[in-house]
Amino acid sequence: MPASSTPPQGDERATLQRLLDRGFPWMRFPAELEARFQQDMVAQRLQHFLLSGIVALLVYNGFLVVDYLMASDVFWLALQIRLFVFTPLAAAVLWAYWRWGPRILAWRLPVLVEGPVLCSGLMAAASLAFILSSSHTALSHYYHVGFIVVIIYGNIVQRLRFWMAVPFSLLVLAMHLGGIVVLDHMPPRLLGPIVIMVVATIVFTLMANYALERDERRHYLLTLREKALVQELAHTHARLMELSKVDSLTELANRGHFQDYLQQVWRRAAPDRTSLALLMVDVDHFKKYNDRYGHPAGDAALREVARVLGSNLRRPGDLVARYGGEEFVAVLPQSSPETASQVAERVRQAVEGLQVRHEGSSTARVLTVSVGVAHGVAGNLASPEALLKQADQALYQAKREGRNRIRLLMQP
Ligand SMILES: Nc1nc2c(ncn2[C@@H]2O[C@H](COP(=O)(O)OP(=O)(O)OP(=O)(O)O)[C@@H](O)[C@H]2O)c(=O)[nH]1
Repeated sequence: MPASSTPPQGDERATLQRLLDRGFPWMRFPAELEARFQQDMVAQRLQHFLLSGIVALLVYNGFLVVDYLMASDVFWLALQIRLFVFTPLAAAVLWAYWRWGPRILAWRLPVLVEGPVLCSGLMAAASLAFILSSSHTALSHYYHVGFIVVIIYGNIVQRLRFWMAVPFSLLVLAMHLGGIVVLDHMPPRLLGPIVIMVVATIVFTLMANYALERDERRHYLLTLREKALVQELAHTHARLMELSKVDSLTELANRGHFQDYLQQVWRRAAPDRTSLALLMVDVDHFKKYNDRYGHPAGDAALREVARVLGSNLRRPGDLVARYGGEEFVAVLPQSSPETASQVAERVRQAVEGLQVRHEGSSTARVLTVSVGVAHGVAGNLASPEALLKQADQALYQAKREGRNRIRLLMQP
């Protein structure tokens, strides 16, 4: 299947499975899928049409030998029809398709490929009917089996789509019968067997054509389903990767992801000795909050604090995470101590501004946070862990000095 086709989604996947389970006896998919199938196959069909067309043209002219042996009285007529009418026409069409194939494909109209196949088969049958109805040799009657070759060409070699192969076969049969009708001297004992042979060929080749197309369509469905499964797995994998980075309560990044990110920031900043800041944010007297208002209320309060942090640290490159329990952490790459302190103060005020009642707090009547700010230059400090330790010390200092405040510790 060509790479252009995009894997199916949702409902379409159910349609694929249904078609694979129940089949498609009428040799058609639902409209949208059918259009996509025809379009996806058009390049492959064009290539097949060109290769089979060249071989078929050689075989068609090879029948000059048969003309010579079985319809010798009209050999020159046959020669003219084959070499000067049919061949130049077919060769021109094949050349045009070979030359402008990509442009023809761009139109994405399957009829542009199926049409010439149908026409070439019908023209071959018409030329045969014409040659035979002009000949009066006794052997020309037997030559009517030549229609079998035309039917095989359309239904098996070119593998016309089934719903084109049926009218094609009927039209070739009509030409065959028409050719017989104009031959007033066809021996009756020959007529029946030849017609039966042609009809039997039509029936068998249509059965084979049906089976070939069914297998082609089934293969197409299986490929689409496989693509869909691969896409689904990739999507699930991406989703799991995302989830593995997120804290389920607050939907902020989790501690693991934060640590990976901090390492990355550090690696990028270290060669240029760029500065960065860390904020360590801890909810004040949170144990008492839980004790007084219950754990679910405590969870809701943590989500509110997380929201405040998320909305105050929006600069590209900033990352806020839940570090554990009621503790949050944020990294601010390329930040001065002043900026980091301003952000920390903004966060502190915003949490206080939420006015979440906290009767158990000895600091304020509402929920507050303490923030430790660490600032340093990547590369001067041994590791990002050293900066984290510094932020933790700053937080400890803020707590010790009465909570609901920020403290900054700079790299010595
Ligand atoms: N509701 C809720 N509580 C949590 C969660 N994680 C940790 N806690 C609680 O947070 C509280 C933290 O208590 P402490 O470490 O003593 O700190 P604190 O009471 O905030 O006191 P200070 O930090 O000194 O102001 C503990 O009671 C934990 O049970 C959580 O996910 N949800």
